[in-house]
Amino acid sequence: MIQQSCPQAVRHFFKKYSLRLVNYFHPYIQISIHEYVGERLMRSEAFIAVESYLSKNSSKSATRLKAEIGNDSTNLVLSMDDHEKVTDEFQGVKVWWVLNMTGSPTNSTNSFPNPDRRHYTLTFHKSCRKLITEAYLKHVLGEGKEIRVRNRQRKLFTNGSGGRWYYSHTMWSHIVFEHPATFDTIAMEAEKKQEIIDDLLTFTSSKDFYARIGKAWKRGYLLYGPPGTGKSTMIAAMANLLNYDVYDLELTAVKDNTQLRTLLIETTSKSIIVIEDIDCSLDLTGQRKKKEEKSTDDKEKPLKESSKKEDEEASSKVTLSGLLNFIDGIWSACGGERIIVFTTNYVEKLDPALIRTGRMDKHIELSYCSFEAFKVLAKNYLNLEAHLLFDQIKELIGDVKITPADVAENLMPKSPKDDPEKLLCKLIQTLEGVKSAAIVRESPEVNPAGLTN
Ligand SMILES: Nc1ncnc2c1ncn2[C@@H]1O[C@H](COP(=O)(O)OP(=O)(O)OP(=O)(O)O)[C@@H](O)[C@H]1O
Ligand SMILES: [Mg+2]
Repeated sequence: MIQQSCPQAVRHFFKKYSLRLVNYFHPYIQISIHEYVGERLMRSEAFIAVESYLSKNSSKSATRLKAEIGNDSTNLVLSMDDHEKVTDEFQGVKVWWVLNMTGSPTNSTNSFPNPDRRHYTLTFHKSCRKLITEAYLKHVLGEGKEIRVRNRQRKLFTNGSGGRWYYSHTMWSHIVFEHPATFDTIAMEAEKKQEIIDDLLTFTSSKDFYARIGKAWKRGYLLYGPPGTGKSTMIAAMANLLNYDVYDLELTAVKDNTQLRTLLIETTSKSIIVIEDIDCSLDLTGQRKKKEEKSTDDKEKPLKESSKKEDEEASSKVTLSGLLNFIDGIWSACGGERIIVFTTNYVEKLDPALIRTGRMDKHIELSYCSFEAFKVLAKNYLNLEAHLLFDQIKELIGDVKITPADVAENLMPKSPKDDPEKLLCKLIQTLEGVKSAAIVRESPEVNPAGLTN
């Protein structure tokens, strides 16, 4: 035992002092930033920020560059290639960045990418230690994050694609988010629209405020209203306004509360997490979902019934308490600014705990088309701000329940002969049809019990 430990101690001694000797003659310090960190092998935020930061410099000084498609799909963003070296200068001090590769691109035991293979090495002189480790690195991270937001293509993530996460090290899969909806195209009363825009913009600029009051920097919106009133469209408009990614969370595809938490941790800052039709996704008493309880007009019912057997085997074990934890549990504060949006057609079915202020901070009702909302659609679809037929439409639209989706459909040209006047007449016809149908339904002769639909 003693015999064995002796050479080891000698080796240790030599290693220690030879390192000190090298350090003495090599007056440079190196810092490594690895691409993948953590158990779930997520890409390191620091690596991504450095990558973006260096993309600015490397296009000028590096000789081997990599090109990736930029945010509007028309430009290429350049960054340094593997093993390339880039020089940077900060307050008159020179530093060197190298992108290194360690190991082979793929793991030898399987065909998945070897996650630990790339890292940046920053080299600088010992005498500038304080400046580089404090001010320079802060500057690199800050500027890198900004460049990334400017250049990135926004993404639409989903968790509904089955076992793909196994290959990609993440439970989300994504495509490029390219929805054209904006607040200008949303048909809604101008005042209400402005209130929502102000609310969103105030949220994004309130980092310090949230920090001061000790609250996680996130905000919940509940969008409710009948089908076709613009709930999904508004989510796209929100994402476009704020330049955020969208995570479309399919709750029924989440196995249990633990998986839900993993999904949450894997979302990035500046994102909107969406749970559509929340009343259909979860049994709101906190139990597992019971399909028999759904009403006959439930739009999801046929689908659920057809896959009932399958569902019973693989149904989600996410509970109400798991979801509440997802929204405002201790984990929800990880990762910076986030918006959570729920949509529902039946707000009255939701558990009050789920939508109380603090979880769903702002409740937005999207309702049937008003005259003011119609005017937005007329401007967008027909480029009309006024017309003789508007008065007639104003009178009719106040009396009927028609969704903006139905109004929009009427204003959509279907042939080259469909001029604005013709389309307005068609809309008037539809409105009259809806009005007389409602009168028939409500008339006591047809409906003697006075039942309403
Ligand atoms: N308020 C609106 N402003 C502009 N367009 C609208 C509006 N509401 C609906 N639309 C149009 O109708 C279509 C359907 O709207 P959307 O999918 O946003 O409705 P929804 O409220 O999400 O419905 P559901 O409850 O069935 O999911 C959209 O493609 C959009 O063009
Ligand atoms: Mg929708």
